Amino acid sequence: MSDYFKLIAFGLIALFAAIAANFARDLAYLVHALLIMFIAAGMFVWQVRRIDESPSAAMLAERELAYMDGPVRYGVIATAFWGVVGFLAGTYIAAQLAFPALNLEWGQPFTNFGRLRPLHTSAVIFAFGGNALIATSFYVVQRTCSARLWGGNAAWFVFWGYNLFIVLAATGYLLGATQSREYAEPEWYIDIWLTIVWVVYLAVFMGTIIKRRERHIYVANWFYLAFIVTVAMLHIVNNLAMPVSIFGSKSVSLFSGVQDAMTQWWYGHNAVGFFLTAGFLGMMYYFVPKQAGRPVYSYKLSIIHFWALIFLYIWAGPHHLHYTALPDWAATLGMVFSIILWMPSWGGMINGLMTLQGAWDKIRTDPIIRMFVASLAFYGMSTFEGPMMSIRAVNSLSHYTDWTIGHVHSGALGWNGLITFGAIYFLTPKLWGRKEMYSLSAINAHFWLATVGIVLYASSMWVSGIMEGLMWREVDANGFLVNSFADTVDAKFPMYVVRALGGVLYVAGGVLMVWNMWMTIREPRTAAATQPAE
Ligand code: HEM
Ligand code: HEM
Ligand SMILES: [Cu+2]
Repeated sequence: MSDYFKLIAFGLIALFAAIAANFARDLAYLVHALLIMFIAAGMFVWQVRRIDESPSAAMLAERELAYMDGPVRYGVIATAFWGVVGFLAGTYIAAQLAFPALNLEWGQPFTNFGRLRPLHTSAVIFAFGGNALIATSFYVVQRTCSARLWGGNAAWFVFWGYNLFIVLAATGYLLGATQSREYAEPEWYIDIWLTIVWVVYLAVFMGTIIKRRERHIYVANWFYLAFIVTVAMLHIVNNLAMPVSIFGSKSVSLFSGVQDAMTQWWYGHNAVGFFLTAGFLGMMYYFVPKQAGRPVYSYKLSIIHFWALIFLYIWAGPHHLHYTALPDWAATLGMVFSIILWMPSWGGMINGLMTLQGAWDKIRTDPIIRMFVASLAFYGMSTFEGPMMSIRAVNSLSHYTDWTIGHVHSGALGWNGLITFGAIYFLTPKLWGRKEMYSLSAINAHFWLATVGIVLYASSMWVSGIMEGLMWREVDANGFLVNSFADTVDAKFPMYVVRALGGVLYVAGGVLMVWNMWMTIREPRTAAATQPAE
């Protein structure tokens, strides 16, 4: 019965997409309508071929006993794939800033910095980070709840639906469709699609927790759940908009002026807080103790810093709007909450690091542990730097400069990147029934390539950021500005080259990881390690 329902749905979607393509008012909309039409038509054919082939009740009952790792395996591969794509895009735009000729005259408008930059940010945050979070959350929630993912094939829908969202977003940017809200650039129909996917994600995750066979809900799941619920709220409110036409990609935000700016940075800051922090802390709370073979240092600390973190993050957004039309009291509020935020952030770092108590020697012998430790160190560093930058006086120097870019990437490359690489190296052998990764020395080399890459990136941006901040404010005895804007751009050239070099090292590490994964998965199954038991 449900097979026929699906057939009707795919047929209708293909039909409506064809109509939408016919009336399309702009290129991005047209390409997306055709893409959806072909995908729905393909799904229709696929569904016709397997109609009435539903598995028997006995097969279903047997399946219910095992963990569902298919979407996790696909998710791990997607993470690595999008990671390399996003790092390449980052390295390319870094090179563009040093050598503007790389905007490529013949490739306009598709290859300019303005279109490739959101491609980079979305590829690394949502495609690389998002796939990592979805895959690890599905893995972790099953193990810590002793239950199979809830909702049958819904987890597959989440994986494919989310990756379709990414393809729509990325192609949209290249074709010029954007609503110009940072980290929320996709236009209205893509936002609606993501909302549907995200609600199903929440249902799968919650459903699994509800049917759990462990009494306690392990702390990693708290963080994942906070991430899923809060991102749903942020996404919906920040994207409230009215399409200009149902057959076009353009939409107009429901907010305007300073309210619009505040909504955007309430979203933007909490994308950092809940996507890049809470979700990744969920990862930390499972994989660090597992790899170290030690229990979490303090369960009490994890509960205290969880509630403090989610309560404080939500208020800190105004630190992105110092010295703007935003009322002073609101900016002060954001600043105060940002400074207090330092404590629960370091609570998480300390809990992660101290989990290694009694196993510190592993830093020397186990490159995966080393990645986790370095990741936590960068987390600690960027969450010290952030509160400092939120202080008005500091922000008056750092704002608009490369200092912000350096801060972003010590968090992104150091914390998010390294912890994800560690999790991938942990999961790959387990998911494909291998004893361990193909090459341990390749993991070691990856660690050093990534770490040196980050150091080059962050230090060059500190130098260039503070330099340009100081140059902008330099005045002569008569109170006239000493430097023109072009002078500062010129002075930053060497630092931009160093940053791009850091990017090259970081990408090289990513490629090495993909090779290592490939060799591990390809390797014939060893007798000792059969199906992943745990
Ligand atoms: C090979 C590694 C990478 C390189 C070379 C790189 C390079 C860049 C460059 C050149 C920009 C534009 C800066 C500007 O407008 O002045 C940028 C922006 C950004 N990147 Fe990356 N990136 C890399 C990896 C990552 C990763 C892994 C993440 C996140 C997980 C990330 C997140 C961001 C964000 C959020 C921005 C916007 C920053 C802002 O507007 O303040 N990047 N990146
Ligand atoms: C206690 C924690 C943190 C605080 C209080 C904080 C504070 C800040 C401040 C004050 C800015 C500069 C705003 C401006 O001048 O425009 C900023 C920018 C940024 N931070 Fe943080 N930060 C924290 C942690 C992190 C972490 C861990 C990450 C990444 C994983 C991160 C990612 C970003 C990004 C992407 C931006 C740039 C936003 C943009 O302008 O596009 N932050 N943060
Ligand atoms: Cu912020």
